[in-house]
Amino acid sequence: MSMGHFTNSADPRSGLEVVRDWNGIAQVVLRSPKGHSARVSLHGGQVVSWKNDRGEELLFTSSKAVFKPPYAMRGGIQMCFPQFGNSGTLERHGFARNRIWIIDDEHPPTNHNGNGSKAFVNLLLKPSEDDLKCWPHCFEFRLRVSLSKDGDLSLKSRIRNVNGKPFSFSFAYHTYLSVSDISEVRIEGLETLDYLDNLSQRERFTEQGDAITFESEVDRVYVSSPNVIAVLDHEKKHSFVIRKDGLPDVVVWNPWEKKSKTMVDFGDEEYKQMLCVDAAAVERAITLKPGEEWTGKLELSAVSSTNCSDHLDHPVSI
Ligand SMILES: O=P(O)(O)OC[C@H]1O[C@@H](O)[C@H](O)[C@@H](O)[C@@H]1O
Repeated sequence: MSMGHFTNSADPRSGLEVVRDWNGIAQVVLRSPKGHSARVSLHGGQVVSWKNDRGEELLFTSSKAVFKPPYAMRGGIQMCFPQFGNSGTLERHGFARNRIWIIDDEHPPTNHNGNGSKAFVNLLLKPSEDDLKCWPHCFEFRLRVSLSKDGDLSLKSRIRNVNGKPFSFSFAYHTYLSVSDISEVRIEGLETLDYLDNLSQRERFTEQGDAITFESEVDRVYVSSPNVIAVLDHEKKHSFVIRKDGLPDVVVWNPWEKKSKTMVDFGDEEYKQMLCVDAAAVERAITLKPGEEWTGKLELSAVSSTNCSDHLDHPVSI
């Protein structure tokens, strides 16, 4: 699907490769020396693409995604802050994903310098006057998106309270993984955990199965989960290893057929090709006192399915 880029240039200040979408909004391109790439939009600080060294897209983007501010397009990795879902008074999943971020000049971005270091970009979001009217808390949200020389993608968020009073927020890296067929995919690392079921008024259940598999709509918050989980995809040659830090919960979502038909920005049958696995802090809000900073990190690797066990602290059955 075309993303409608119409220019491709180097940003004069940073030397970073920048493309512009249909709306003229900049997207920073990160590249590894081995041919992996990622693209980060200033709209929402959203990672809109992550490709392996064969040029295959690893994140899902709906064929009916709407690329029109102020709303986040359906796909990639969205930044949900300061609210996840409809749990508060703000717009769904908070406003950060719908705002224009800036490149953080204090911490200049770099691309690969040829000696194998990471390519990264630093973004910054501060509340506008309008944001302060609906959420009266001054913050600085710094996001570093990095691509390692082996193609691992990492997102590090630092949120600082620059307010005179404490504030609380929830958070998620709302991550649309591209999968071959949702019915053939399973998640390892969440078994035996408690989850809140968003499809049953957040009732609490305990996961019983050996691994999580999919045969109908799923919308769950797995609470206090381990920091490494794996999404195994039999048909694709790779699986995903998800590492998180500072984020206790994992949200798992697939709308399945009926729900996806009600979503205008979702293609027919496309629910089969996506799975959202979000590293999140949802069950309990994070509270920051004045001057305090919170850090939350997500790291994604696409690994050969047979090597998946090497990345977990327990063996996985392929
Ligand atoms: O349509 P949105 O606002 O992008 O949200 C998509 C989904 O995001 C998931 O993370 C939520 O758990 C679901 O409840 C929600 O439907």
